[in-house]
Amino acid sequence: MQSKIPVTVLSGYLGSGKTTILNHVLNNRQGLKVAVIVNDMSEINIDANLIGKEANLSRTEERLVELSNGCICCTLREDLLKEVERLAKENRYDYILIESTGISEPIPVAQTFTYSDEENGIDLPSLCRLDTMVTVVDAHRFWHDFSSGESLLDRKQALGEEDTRDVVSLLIDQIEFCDVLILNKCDMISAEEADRLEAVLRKLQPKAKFIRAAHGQVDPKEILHTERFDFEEASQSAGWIKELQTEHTPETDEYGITSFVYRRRRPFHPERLNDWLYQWPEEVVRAKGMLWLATRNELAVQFSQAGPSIQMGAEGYWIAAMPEEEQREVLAEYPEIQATWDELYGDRMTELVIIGIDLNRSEIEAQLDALLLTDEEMELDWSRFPDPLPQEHIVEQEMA
Ligand SMILES: Nc1nc2c(ncn2[C@@H]2O[C@H](COP(=O)(O)OP(=O)(O)OP(=O)(O)O)[C@@H](O)[C@H]2O)c(=O)[nH]1
Repeated sequence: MQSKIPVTVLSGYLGSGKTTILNHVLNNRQGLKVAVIVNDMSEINIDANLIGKEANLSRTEERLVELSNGCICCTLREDLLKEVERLAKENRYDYILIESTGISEPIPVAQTFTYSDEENGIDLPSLCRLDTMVTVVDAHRFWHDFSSGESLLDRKQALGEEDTRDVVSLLIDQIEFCDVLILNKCDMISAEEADRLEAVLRKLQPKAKFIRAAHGQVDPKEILHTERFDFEEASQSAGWIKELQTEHTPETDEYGITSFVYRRRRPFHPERLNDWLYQWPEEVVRAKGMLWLATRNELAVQFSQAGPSIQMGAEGYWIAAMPEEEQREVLAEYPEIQATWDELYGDRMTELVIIGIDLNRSEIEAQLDALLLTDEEMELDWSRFPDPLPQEHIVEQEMA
């Protein structure tokens, strides 16, 4: 039986240089029989001469899929599944290289290769092996896109009216889930700017291998047969997760990039929190975690900020809000939760990772502390506090 065919996926925002890199890699593939799948609705500009007999070029279409939690997610699942299955079964190729569209999120793509699809009866994990997830970042445009505050709809790049994703959230999703990060177009910025950008991105993505490139010139060895991909590891690779999991060590970063975890066992006053979000400190690049809101004492609120974009949504019920029997079951299954269980409030707490440049930690902590309920407010009926924060489960909120 033939061994599983390795797959590399290239992600990266529109125009970051994916096609240029793909062409370069195909040009230098040294006899490797590569099947290329371009998941793109735009014109294909892969060099036709590079395809020839030894390779194959297929196209799949981007799809919008509504997930059960109401989140609109952009995925290439179904088409991709069928195409990869077909190519793998042909037994003619040594490698599959996929260029996903600039607006696709990498996690659903990686899931396509990690789990068999019962609905379609396709078992990709038995046919191929996801070798490397590559994210290409346009080093020249990064800060512009990061701070633009624009959505894909604003840029007419969305998949439909329901696709309300922000450009910056997409960039961050792509950066936080990859094995190799290519900082492309380094010819357009100074070495110092590249050093600083790389330092920030390394904080957001500490696990990936970083490669700097100009004109898409990347050694094929860096993205083919690296064997770097592991779904569990990639899911835990984001800088904010690492910060939560590890003991904090003081930074000695020459660019002033630091991070800390804000942990409190006292709920936020929703109105004060809402007001503060409009004065979000500019030096915070990324914040992510869970909030405890006084008016939503049952639900853990997920919080995610990147640049000017802030998103909040219900993560799920606090274990302490579940019926007693369910609580016992969950705690038996996850005994580690017991370790931080509070006698009065159970697992309720705020745990927020904050990553930024030249952060004034004590100042930010003092500002956040002032948003928590005071001793007097703790004694009142919390459900009666005004709560102007978005009520829907998943809300995207552009703050000023
Ligand atoms: N100066 C410079 N230009 C580059 C570099 N890489 C790509 N380009 C140019 O940037 C533009 C976009 O590059 P593509 O390779 O088409 O980018 P892409 O990510 O495939 O774009 P989409 O398919 O639209 O998502 C093209 O005009 C390239 O010639 C680079 O490293 N430096």
